[in-house]
Amino acid sequence: MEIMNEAGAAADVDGDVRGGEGGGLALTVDAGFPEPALDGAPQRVDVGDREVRVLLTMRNPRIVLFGDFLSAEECDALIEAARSGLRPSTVVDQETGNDGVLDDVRTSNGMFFRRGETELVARIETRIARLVNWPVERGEDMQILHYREGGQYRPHFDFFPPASPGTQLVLQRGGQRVASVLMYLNEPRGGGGTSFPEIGVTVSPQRGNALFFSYPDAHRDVNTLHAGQPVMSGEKWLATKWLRQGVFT
Ligand SMILES: O=C(O)CCC(=O)C(=O)O
Ligand SMILES: [Fe+2]
Repeated sequence: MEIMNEAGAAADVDGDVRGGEGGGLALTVDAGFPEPALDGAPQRVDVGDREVRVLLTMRNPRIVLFGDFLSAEECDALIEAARSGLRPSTVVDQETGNDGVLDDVRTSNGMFFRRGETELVARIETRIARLVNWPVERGEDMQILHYREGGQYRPHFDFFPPASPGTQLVLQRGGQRVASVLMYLNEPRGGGGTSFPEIGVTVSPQRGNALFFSYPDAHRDVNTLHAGQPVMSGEKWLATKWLRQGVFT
């Protein structure tokens, strides 16, 4: 993949965690961050197998909404492939860094596809890599979420809280998260938008659209606080791809 090699070569330092002085851990921080190529304010971005539409861009925080990112068939196929693997969603414990912790901050069912697990997952991962110029290897496994009526994901940040003791552990698998790509796989009849309460923005969950937002400086960022608003009617299916500073292992 040309673009991935380019991005990988441009960023020759991976976000690996090394033992630092005093037994602490120092993170090698990559200078670059994921960003779509939107110079010239194009209406569409060619991602190789598809033309993705640019629906909205925001500078700070960096948010870009894309249309036609997934076809209806791809959305349906992802949902069907995920259905049998769904389990109650968990969060990362900020004290210990353990994932798999149940919490009512997230009332949804979810599952993960390993990177490249199916041809479809691999195709979508490649598309994301081209769209936001970030190598596939720096993406986490793909999460599929299913919210029933009333289901929600309360306001949170996607990056790991810099000061929390548990963060050191999760950083060992590719460094800090630097961006998120949320893909809407269906349309709830009501509710279920993705809101950014600090900036008063809500994104309507429309099938096939993809919401990109980045947070290159987790220490300062407050504006990417976001939530999956309660589904008021119907159900909601979402695929999430979190991107790391370095190679996710
Ligand atoms: O359901 C949503 O719209 C938000 C999901 C989310 O924040 C996440 O998966 O990190
Ligand atoms: Fe999130």
